[in-house]
Parts: sequence; structure tokens; C-alpha cells
Amino acid sequence: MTAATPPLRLGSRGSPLALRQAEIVRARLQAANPALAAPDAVEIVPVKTTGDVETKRRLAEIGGKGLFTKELEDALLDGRIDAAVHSLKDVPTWLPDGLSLAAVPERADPRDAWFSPKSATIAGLPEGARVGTASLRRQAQILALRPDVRVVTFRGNLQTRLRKLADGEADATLLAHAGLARMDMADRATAVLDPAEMLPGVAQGALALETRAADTRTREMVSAIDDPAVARCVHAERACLDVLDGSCQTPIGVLVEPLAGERVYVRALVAWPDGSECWATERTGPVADAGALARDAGHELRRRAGDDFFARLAEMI
Ligand SMILES: NCc1[nH]cc(CCC(=O)O)c1CC(=O)O
Repeated sequence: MTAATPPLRLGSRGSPLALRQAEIVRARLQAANPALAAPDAVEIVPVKTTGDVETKRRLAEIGGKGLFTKELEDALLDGRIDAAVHSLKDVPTWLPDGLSLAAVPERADPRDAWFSPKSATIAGLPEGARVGTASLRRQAQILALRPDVRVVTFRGNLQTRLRKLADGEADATLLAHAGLARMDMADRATAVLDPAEMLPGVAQGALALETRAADTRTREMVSAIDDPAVARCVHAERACLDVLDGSCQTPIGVLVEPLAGERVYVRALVAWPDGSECWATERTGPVADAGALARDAGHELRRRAGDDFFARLAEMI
């Protein structure tokens, strides 16, 4: 590499999963861009985010959107990094001025994985069992199915949460299957949950690269690893979230999946955190209409749940 081509600096959170994701992205960028083929052409820069520092409280309690993204976005805006690698699930639908998503390189299995030494299913859990999660989306859906279970707050990275389960702090927990698979830990899951009983978070399993909107050089290199079919599905999920004015901390699940014949299957739900109220809907239609279908599903849920529901939710979260 010559002095005229500085390395592409990829910002990542410092957790083991985030760094693994950054490595995946680095390898893909290097394979897709001859200009980045040299071993030192892409540098990974770890950046600590609020979500990494605050590991005790519930995400919803810490409040605000962008807990896992703000410091990466600051680093982009300051020019300390050229692209940020995110789990797209953690990226708010509104990006700061001057930044934009340049690529969605891949989506692993979007479903949630179930871990329990007590039962392979949610239905089979013993009466009054404790389920460890800090996600209001998972909490609400579990409680809608099983009002008798007790939810205990589980935060921290994959390893921490599985250790808490092994230590008996809960009888079951849920984790995104994608993260497990990327850490080669998928075989530890007791089961993978059907979206019909546990709808995943918006863009769960998808990676995304964020850049400065005006940085043409980086945007061109990064766009080489965009997967347009995946991007269309996850952008549709984000459009639905936008209609519902939610973040990854609100009890909202959305999944847009490709079907045969250039069609998509859209599912969405909103729930009250204690599971006492839950509205769900679905659509199927042409891939080209994915965004409109997902938005329409969001509007239906807004109408059915009512403005009061969202006002109460906003107050609570
Ligand atoms: N908010 C935490 C978070 N953000 C992304 C992932 C996993 C990877 C993914 O969904 O892409 C996780 C952990 C989890 O939900 O279990």
C-alpha cells in the first residue's frame, strides 16, 4: 500500500460479538475491493458506547435511542473512523445529519434462540418460572403467552447472559440466533423460536455500515458488499418501526421475509410490556411493495392500539 491510500478505518463496538462482526465485514470489504486487498488496508477501531458501559440497568431505563450507536456516529462525524459496523437492530431509524447507511451486507437467521434447562418450549416452562431478559419486546411476548412467568432483568454480552442462566439466576433466556451463530455458539441453544410465537426485533440478524454521506470513496467501497434483497426487507422493517415511532427498546416486533415468486411476507406486532395487550397483523405482496406493505401494517397497528397506547408507552419507556 502507498502512503497516498490511507487505511479504511472501520469503527466497531468493543464487545466480542461486535468485533467478530467487524472482522466479517473487513473480510468482505477486502474480497470485494481490490484496492483494499493488502492486509493492513482495513483497520478495525474499537469504540465504547453507552450501551457497553451501562450493563446493569434495562436499556429502556437508561433511555434514549442510539445507546449502541451514538459514540460510533460521533467518531464518524469527527473523522476518527470512515465506516461504522452496526447490528442494524441497534440503529435508530433517524440518523444524524451528514450520516447515512451505505450497505447492508448480510442477514443471518433473524429469529430468537431459546435457552432453558427446564423446557424446550415456552409453553412447557414450569408454572412461575423465571425468564431472564432485558428486552421489552421479548418480555411482552413471553408474558402474553405465559402470564404466570416472572421476568428477571438479564443484560450483558452473550457470554454473561449464558453464565447467569447456568448460575441459576433464571430458568430460561432468549438471545438473537444471529449473534450466537456468529460466535459459533448456535449449538448451545435449546431451540429456535418460531416467529409466530416470538416475533424478532426490527432488522434482527442484519449488519449495516454507516458512513459520512459525503464520503464518496468510502461509500463506493462499502456499497460493493450491499445485498439489495436483504436491504429491501430490513429497510421495510425499519419503515414499519418509523410509523410506530419505536426503537429497539420498545415492545415492537417486525419481520419481512422473502417468499417464492418475488413476494414478501410481512409480520408486525406491538404489545404492552406486561403482555396484557398485544396487536399483530400481517401482509403478503410483491417484493417491490415491501416498504409500503410494512408501513401499512404499522399504520394498522397504530390505529388498532390507539394513540393513547403509544402515549402511555412513550411515558413508560
Ligand atoms: N440489543 C442487543 C443486540 N443487538 C444485536 C444483537 C444480536 C445480533 C443481531 O440481532 O443482529 C443483540 C443481542 C441480542 O438481541 O441477543
